[in-house]
Amino acid sequence: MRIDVVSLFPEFVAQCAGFGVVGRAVERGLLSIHGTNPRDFAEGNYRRVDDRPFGGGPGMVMLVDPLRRALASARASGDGPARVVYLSPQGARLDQAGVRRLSSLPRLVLLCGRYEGVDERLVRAEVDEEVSIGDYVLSGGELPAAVLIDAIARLQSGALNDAESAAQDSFEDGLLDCPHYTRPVEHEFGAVPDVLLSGDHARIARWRWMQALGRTADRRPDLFAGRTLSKTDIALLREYQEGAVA
Ligand SMILES: Nc1nonc1C(=O)NCC1CCCCC1
Repeated sequence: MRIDVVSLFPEFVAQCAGFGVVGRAVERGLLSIHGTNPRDFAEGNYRRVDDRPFGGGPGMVMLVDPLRRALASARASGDGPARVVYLSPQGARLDQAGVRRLSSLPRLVLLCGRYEGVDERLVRAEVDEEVSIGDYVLSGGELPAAVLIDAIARLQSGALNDAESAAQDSFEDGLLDCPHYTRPVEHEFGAVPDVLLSGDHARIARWRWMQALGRTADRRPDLFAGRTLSKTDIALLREYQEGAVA
């Protein structure tokens, strides 16, 4: 998968490609990440990429044409069509299903805004979808782009080792993750649940699923919307809520 990032700070996003799962996906040729700077496509002595907003108000707005030319250059740098995603608080909220959908595409171009935003005419003419990573305002789209790249990289086949893919699975089913423990067994902060020391894999899997259901019910009941719980799920949830000791 090829991802082009259009950003005034392309080196920022490139840095994220150098570590961990993303870095490994790039090393393994599962993912390539390329930066394009709209300033390289700006005209005039000052190579302007922004200007004052019509209608007044604070801040600056990114100009259409440098972005348009940068997007055209990014598209032309790879093979085949590319979906253009603009990271902004006005976008559809990103979730794992959305990450799965975007990770299945051969190419993406991520548009990272700065200042007060991008001239709406560019958004309407060039952007296929706006995506938000959450209801808060950052200084630019680069961190959201890095978040999306990380989530996409994890879904590239071959990017994760067994342990990491297990962690991925725990979120893939749309529930919150179960709690995790490691050495020591006894600690002043508490002990490891006996079930995890039992060696009984079926019992451990049952406990972990119960914990995922229970924590989701406690912390993010909204994740159950549109989901039909099986009779087993309902029984496990009741067991969790009755404070069952594993
Ligand atoms: N939240 C977000 N989710 O995705 N992007 C977000 C963001 O806060 N982006 C910064 C803004 C800053 C002004 C220009 C447009 C991007």
